[in-house]
Amino acid sequence: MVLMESASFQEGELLFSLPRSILLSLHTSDLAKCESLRPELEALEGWNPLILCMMYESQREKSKWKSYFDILPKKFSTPMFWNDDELRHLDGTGVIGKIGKEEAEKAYTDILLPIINAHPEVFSLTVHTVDLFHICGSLIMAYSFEGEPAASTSTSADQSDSDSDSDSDAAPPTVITMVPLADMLNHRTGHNNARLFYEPTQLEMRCIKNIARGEQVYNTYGDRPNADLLRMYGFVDEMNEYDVVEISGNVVVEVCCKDEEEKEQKVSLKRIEFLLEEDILDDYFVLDTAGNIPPELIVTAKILSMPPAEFASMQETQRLPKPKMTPEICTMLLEVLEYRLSLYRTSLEDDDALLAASDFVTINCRNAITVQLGEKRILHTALDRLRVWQPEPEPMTTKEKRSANKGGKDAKQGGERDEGRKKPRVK
Ligand SMILES: C[S@@+](CC[C@H](N)C(=O)[O-])C[C@H]1O[C@@H](n2cnc3c(N)ncnc32)[C@H](O)[C@@H]1O
Repeated sequence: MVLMESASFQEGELLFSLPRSILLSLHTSDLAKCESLRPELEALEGWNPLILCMMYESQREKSKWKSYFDILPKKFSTPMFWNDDELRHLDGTGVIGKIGKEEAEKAYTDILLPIINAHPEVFSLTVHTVDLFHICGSLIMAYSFEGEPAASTSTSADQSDSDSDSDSDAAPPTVITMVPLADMLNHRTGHNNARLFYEPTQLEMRCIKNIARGEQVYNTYGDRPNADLLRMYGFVDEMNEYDVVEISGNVVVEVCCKDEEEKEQKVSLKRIEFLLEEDILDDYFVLDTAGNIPPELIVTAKILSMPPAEFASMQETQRLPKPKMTPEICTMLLEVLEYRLSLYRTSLEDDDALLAASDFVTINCRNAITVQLGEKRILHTALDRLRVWQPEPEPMTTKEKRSANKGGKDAKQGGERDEGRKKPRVK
């Protein structure tokens, strides 16, 4: 939505309001009025009740939301719908392994299909199919809002948003709802300027920043990396300051324990168990765009590589090593990051070249390459930082300080303070 005719909008100004009667949720769908089905519908959890209501309403000629469903998309660009060729472009990224198509289909088969089967008065196996289930699930993912029905403020579903000063932390249980019209606003990372407010009789889309004439109105999904934007909503931001790269715990263990003999592998298993118990080793370690190494990753590398006696004493004292970089850990982490980089099929240069040849690349592949580029840039930043990393100089001893105060000759002779200290004192 772009403001064209109107003058600019001021922060707090109303863009549009919507009567509550147009909201589509478990509470408003006609499916909930079907007495025979109510107990099963009420027993469903998560998104399942709304998915079932949408599967029902979207296929009814008489549905109050027919014209709404007519204009909602039926095709999506999320990886859930990609072919194998397109999916290959996601190898190595944080998207692979989280698409969740099989899990979703299992929920359809195990939970919804028995209800669909049992109620031919409202459902048909040929209409309310797994494909329709995927369409409705995707619509909820990208178009729904999550709001507390009678509260004065709300945050949108996955559109709950740290761009706006969301107070969702303290919010009571929320209801997932389809909100026609409010869902036409697009996302742009870091540019949220509108938000949906729940009032007793209507919902109001208001500016949360001044918006100039010609500017786009955004209601965003929050500060998410491109891997999440692509996986959940099917698009990416060109440059995304919230990009991350995930390094799986398995990769770290694999690299740090690679030289171990079979006998020693039992030792590293003990350490892995310890790290998991202490909540240090996670499924993933996450690096941000600055390429900062998470302290937990340093501690993990230290524990995996420490001599057995040191490990035993650490377990006894329950004192974990400090997350302070050392030359040995720096070398190990360089190896971890280089190995992580090798998990992609292409290099950063290959990706740049592929994007430049844009005529040969589909939009899905472009999006996958953009995700890869964001992650690889972080890995290269972190690698560059590790390559130039130097241990901080040790603080001067009292003797050295005294000597430095006398004229600093001794300290200067050594060049680096560290070296100077090791040299015999010149008399
Ligand atoms: C809530 S809808 C926004 C309305 C959408 N423009 C429409 O007319 O249907 C969210 C969907 O819009 C698209 N979208 C939103 N922001 C986008 C962006 N910055 N770039 C590309 N597509 C975007 C994506 O397909 C996303 O799943």
